[in-house]
Order: sequence, then C-alpha cells, then structure tokens
Amino acid sequence: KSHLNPTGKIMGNFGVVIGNEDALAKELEGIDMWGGIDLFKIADISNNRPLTSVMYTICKKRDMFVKFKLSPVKFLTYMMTLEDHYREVPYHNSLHAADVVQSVHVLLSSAALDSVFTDLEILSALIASAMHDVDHPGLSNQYHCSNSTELAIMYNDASVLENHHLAVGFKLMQQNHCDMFEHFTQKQWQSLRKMSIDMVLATDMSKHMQLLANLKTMVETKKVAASGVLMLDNYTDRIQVLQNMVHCADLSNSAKPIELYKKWVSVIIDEYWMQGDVERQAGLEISPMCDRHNTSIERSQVMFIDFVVHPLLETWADLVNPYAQEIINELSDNREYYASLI
Ligand SMILES: COc1ccccc1COc1cc(C2=NN(C3CCCCCC3)C(=O)C2(C)C)ccc1OC
Ligand SMILES: [Zn+2]
Repeated sequence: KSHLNPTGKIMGNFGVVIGNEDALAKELEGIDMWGGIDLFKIADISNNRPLTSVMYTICKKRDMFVKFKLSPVKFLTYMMTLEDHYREVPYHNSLHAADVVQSVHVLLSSAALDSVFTDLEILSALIASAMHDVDHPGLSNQYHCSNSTELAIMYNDASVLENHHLAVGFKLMQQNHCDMFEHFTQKQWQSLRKMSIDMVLATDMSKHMQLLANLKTMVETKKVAASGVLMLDNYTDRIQVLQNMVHCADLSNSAKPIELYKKWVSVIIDEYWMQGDVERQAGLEISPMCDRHNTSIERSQVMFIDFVVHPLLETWADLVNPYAQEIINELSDNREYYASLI
C-alpha cells in the first residue's frame, strides 16, 4: 500500500502518491452522485487507497481543512494508517469503508437536509463512516459470541465488533503525526467523539429494528420548515437521523447501479462462505446463509432486500421525501433482477 513518498511530502490532489492522477481525477468526478463512482476501479488506480483518496477528496470539497484547521499531512497520515488497519477480507475491507463514506456524503447532500447539520456533525459522520469497520476479521458478531473469542470476552458479547472498530479507530489518532484534531477545543473533541461512537455502535445489525422504529416515529412526527428542510431541535433526534444515515449507507449495496451491486454480492458471499467454512471445520453450527453448499445467492438477496434493506430505505425516503426516489427505484430494479434469477 502506498505511504508517504521518500521526501515525506504528500503528493497529488487526492492525498495518495500515484502516477496516473488524471485517471483518478476522472474516476472521482462522480463523487457527489449516488453510485457515481466505481470504488473497485478507484482501488486499482489509487494504489489500493480507495478510503484515503475518497475521504480526502470529500473533506477537501467540504472545506473541512480550513473550517477545522486540519493539517492535511496529519489528516492523510491518519487516513493511511486507518486504511492500513482494514484487513484484506473479501467484503469488510477499506473499499467498503470508502463506499459508506461516499454514500453518507451523498445522503448528507439531500436537499431536505440542507444546512440542517453543523460542520462538526458532518465531519463526525464522515469520520465514523471511515472507521466504522476497521480491523474487521471477516467473522460476524454471532461467530465471536458463540465461540467466546478474545474480542467477545473483551466486550462482554455487546456489539463486539463495533466496539472494536471504535477502539482501533480512535486509538490510531494517538499515533505519531495522526493527531489531526490537535486544534479542537475540548468541547469539539468530546462532541465529535460522542457522535462518532453513537453512529458506529448503531451499525450493529442487532440494533436494526430499534433504529428503524425510531426512524418511523420520526417520519410520523417530522417537523418540516417552510423551505422543506427537516427541523431537528434536540440531540436525540439529530443523532437518530445521523445513525440511520450511516446505517442506510452501510446497507446501500443493493440500491446502487447493478454492475456495482453484483460486485458487492460476490465479495459478501465470499466472506460469509469463508466464515461458514471456518465454522464447518471447527464442527460448529454454520451461521445463516453462510453454508456454501446450500445458500441460494439470489434468494438471500431478495430476502435481504424485502426484509431489511427496502423497509429501511423506504422509511429514509419518506423522511427526506421526495429526494431519495432514485435510490428506491434503483433498489426495486435490482430486486427484480435477482428475483427473476430464482
Ligand atoms: C442475510 O443476508 C445475507 C447473508 C449472506 C450473504 C448475503 C446476504 C444478503 O446480502 C448482503 C448482506 C449483508 C449483510 N448481512 N448482514 C447480516 C447477515 C446475518 C443475518 C442477518 C443479519 C444481517 C450484515 O451484517 C451485512 C450488512 C454485512 C451485506 C451485503 C449484502 O449483499 C450485498
Ligand atoms: Zn459496514
């Protein structure tokens, strides 16, 4: 993976040292659009630095370096270190983190959320997305809890992976030249830390039903200003929208252009079937959908869309109505694609 170049100088406009900057520039042109970038291509042309290049480009566009006096060198040193701590597992690698960062960036830009969130809330959502699966071992919470692994013991079976991602993500900020929030006031630091923790913990799928229920309630009671933007006047409401936003981004594969979606399907299946193999070898009960010998890929996609993804994205679309209709349409088309293959 590319690091700082010998002179220690950060090269290029995307924070990574590469030869073909204009190819990367071209690929990143669609960064403000849903499904507008192909992260698999970006990984190739950025020396396998999709997370660093996507996060740097978005923070640059959102003027975060000026707004928060962030040192670009420290920011990039942290992002490269964070990216280095994503493992080379099929799905939960830095490509997925970059995808969630970019998806959150687009969801934040929804007209219904125009100037609803502060710069600190936006930065927290991007940082939370960047670190939300760091050092993921490619084995699920259920696997860790069923086998009382070291991590499960460490976190008492409670959101084991999510607690680990946060601990690693924040620990790395204490490394040399990674203290990019050095100019933060104590208040800013505490606020960013609390919001990031609340958002990453909410990516635990066991919290899905509770999160969705909160979002539904918010839709039913939502207050919208004359301009059409959401009115969120307390921390509970604000963090619930941010938590659901990151959760939607985390589950957004099936709402992206079919060619990208099909790539995500092939890598999640690889990861789950690998876990199934580990469980089979160890004589353990194989987790749902993880048995390569009897999982219908098409059926698991249709079921996941019908029972998990569509209910969530449909409720999100109601919240920011009518600004997520394209996402719902894409999801429905993709659902029909897999349903027709069963
Ligand atoms: C239950 O669905 C599946 C099983 C095995 C292969 C594929 C699927 C469907 O396709 C996807 C699933 C996920 C996830 N599923 N889950 C869990 C899995 C355990 C059971 C129930 C809770 C949900 C996750 O935490 C994530 C978000 C990683 C992510 C991308 C997918 O497709 C691109
Ligand atoms: Zn994730």
